[in-house]
Amino acid sequence: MATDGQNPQTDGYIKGELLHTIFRNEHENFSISKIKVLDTNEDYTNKDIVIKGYFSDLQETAVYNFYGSLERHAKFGLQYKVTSYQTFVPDTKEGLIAYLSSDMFHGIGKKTAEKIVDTLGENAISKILNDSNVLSEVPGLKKEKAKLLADTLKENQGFEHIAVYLSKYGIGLKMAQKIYKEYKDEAISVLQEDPYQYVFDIDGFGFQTADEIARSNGLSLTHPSRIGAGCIYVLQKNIQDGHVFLPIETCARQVAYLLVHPELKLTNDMVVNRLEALNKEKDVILADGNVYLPSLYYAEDGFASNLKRLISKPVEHETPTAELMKIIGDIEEEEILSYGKEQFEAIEQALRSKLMILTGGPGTGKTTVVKGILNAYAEIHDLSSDPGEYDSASDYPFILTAPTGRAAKRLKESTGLPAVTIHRLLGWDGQSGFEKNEHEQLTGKYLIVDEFSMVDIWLANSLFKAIPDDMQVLLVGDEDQLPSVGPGQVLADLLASEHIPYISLQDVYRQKEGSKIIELAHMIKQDAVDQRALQNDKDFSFIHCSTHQVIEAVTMVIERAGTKGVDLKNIQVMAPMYRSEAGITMINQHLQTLINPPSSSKREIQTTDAVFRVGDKVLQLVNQPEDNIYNGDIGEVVAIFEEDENVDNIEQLVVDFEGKEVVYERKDYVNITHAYCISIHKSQGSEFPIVILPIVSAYNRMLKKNLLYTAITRSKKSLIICGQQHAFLRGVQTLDSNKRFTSLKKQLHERLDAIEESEQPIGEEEEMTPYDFM
Ligand SMILES: Nc1ncnc2c1ncn2[C@@H]1O[C@H](COP(=O)(O)OP(=O)(O)OP(=O)(O)O)[C@@H](O)[C@H]1O
Repeated sequence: MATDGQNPQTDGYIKGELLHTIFRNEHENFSISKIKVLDTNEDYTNKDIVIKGYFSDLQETAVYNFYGSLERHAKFGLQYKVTSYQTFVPDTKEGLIAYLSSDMFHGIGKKTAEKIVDTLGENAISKILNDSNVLSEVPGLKKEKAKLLADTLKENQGFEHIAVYLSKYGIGLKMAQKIYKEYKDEAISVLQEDPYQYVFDIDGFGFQTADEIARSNGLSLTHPSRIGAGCIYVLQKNIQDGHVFLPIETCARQVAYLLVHPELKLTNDMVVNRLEALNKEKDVILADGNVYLPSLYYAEDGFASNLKRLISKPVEHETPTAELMKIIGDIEEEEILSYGKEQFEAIEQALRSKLMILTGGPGTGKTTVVKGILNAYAEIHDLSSDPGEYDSASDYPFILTAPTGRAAKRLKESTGLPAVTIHRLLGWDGQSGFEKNEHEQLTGKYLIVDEFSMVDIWLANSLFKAIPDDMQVLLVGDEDQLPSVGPGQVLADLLASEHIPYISLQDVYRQKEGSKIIELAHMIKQDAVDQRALQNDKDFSFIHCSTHQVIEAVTMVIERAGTKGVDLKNIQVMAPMYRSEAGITMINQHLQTLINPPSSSKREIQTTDAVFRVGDKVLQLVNQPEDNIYNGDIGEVVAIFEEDENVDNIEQLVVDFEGKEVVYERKDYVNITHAYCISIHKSQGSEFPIVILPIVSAYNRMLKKNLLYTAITRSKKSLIICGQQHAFLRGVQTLDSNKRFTSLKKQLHERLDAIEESEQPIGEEEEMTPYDFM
């Protein structure tokens, strides 16, 4: 219950009247407001102060007790960072009457307020909060008014009460919001009965916090919920390594390790028993000796089912071989090229298949084939591939999409056709769902998904749900690149299943134009790199340097490029890891000073670990589909506004992502970092004219074949490796031994084996292709 006293769990408080709210993010319940200081035990003497934190709803003119700490903002001086708060409820009769008859409670005038206080006494508020039926004792108070009063009180005080309670366990307001959203008034009783329930229900709630609360509540170390929460936590953690499931034994071992305690002897059997109980409750799914979180099990299951649904349907229009050959031949004439054998097969196969995969390293002609497929499809179906000839975008029969903004942009540039991100295509609703799904599917005839190796099982499932039965699909990717950041390895599993037709383009066309970069990429693929392969060429240099010379070497290359008139925007430095004296963080610091030094004419702001300055090159670290920017997008800081310079009255940093301006507030700064040097993982799906790639033994544990392959294939015109040849050669020979646990391949076999056996046409000439007749 709210009181006028200091929260015993925190050191400081400020009692204040809310003057006005400067900024509010409804989605996160984050706000910044100005208050009039009425009382405080903090070392603060001014009349008012800006407070910031996660509040459910603060009312102007209402009085609150804010608990938290003073924080000095670089530009705006002292602010109060609130960790919990409560509406100040007076405890004198007069104060209470004034409070209940205030604007906060509609329909309660002074007289009614007096009656309430006379009947229920000076602790009327806590009585109502405990049991709103007490209001029936108030003479003449109508039921509806009583209900409205009780509801308003609950709404205003429910969250605060819970937030104060949670703060004593170090749970901040942001997490408290999530908890309140899930349990409402039950939040405290859930925590008291079983804090581990939070691990199950609240995204991001750590096992250790639940464990500490449970210890202080005296819950036993072998409490079933403790082991259960341990299981959920372990499974959630493993998603970060890309696993879709864990073998039960592996999970049991990891859980036993997590729950280790001198007074506890936890056997694997105890964990397995618990997993079985969780399975009954559908909190986990046990299948074939493996354990899954339900969202992943159903994503794999849903994806496999939709894939089966799709490929079980026939292709709408089967074109006779001779006609198809003529159409492809005509396209060759138009494009003035002659498709290679594999390329020809790829076009033919793609037109005949409901779903096909096209893979191939750089310069093998994937884009050339995609264009061939689209043109041939248009010809067969008597359609135009020119979007300008359709009344609306939804009438256009071709859909081109990719998982990131940069990859979609590249696809658009290389094909000359509209292309969007998968999130945009499906209509991300800004929260957790897509507008396009099994109920409202995509419209169009032919779908091309580029950079499919980056698509995780969740996104693959969402995409395939939305594909209608009559659509044909081409998945394009490079199987030698890094797998998706999210769980699964969808492209690799589809290829390994051997159920989906695929063509892997091997012949390199761009190499014929004399590209050492492409030659090196293909040598990596074929495990054929040796020291000779690293000799300098016109588009490739290897600058020898040690770990502590990396920054000097990178700086030298950039300075030289600058003096030769190269636009520095065309250069991208990328490295495998953030830490180390040659890591991304250090390189960024040096390059910022080199490329965009401080100047009195450029505004800058200091964040916890960096300075952002107008002109800085920055990298987006998370997907922000609502702004149409994605993890890996690169932009430039174009403006910094101070609090009093914009209508929102808040400091803002504006980043231009190739023509799209996105405004960041201080709480969003964690979503960007400097991009003078970016991680190889973040470079996936992007290409740059010139890549500078430091590779030294200090990165050893990161240096794997697929990482280095991904890195070097990002460069279009020129690649400069700075470092140690032995580190590079060792890296390209090291396979990524971190096998991802996924069961998509098996799911596909279960569903598709039966279809294939029953549908194999008699006497099919497997080896024969139209190309053989040419
Ligand atoms: N059959 C062919 N005959 C002649 N040139 C070709 C042929 N196929 C592709 N090319 C040329 O090879 C180059 C690379 O082709 P394309 O861009 O289609 O490959 P890609 O696999 O998409 O490459 P990347 O993955 O590097 O973007 C282009 O200049 C293209 O015109």
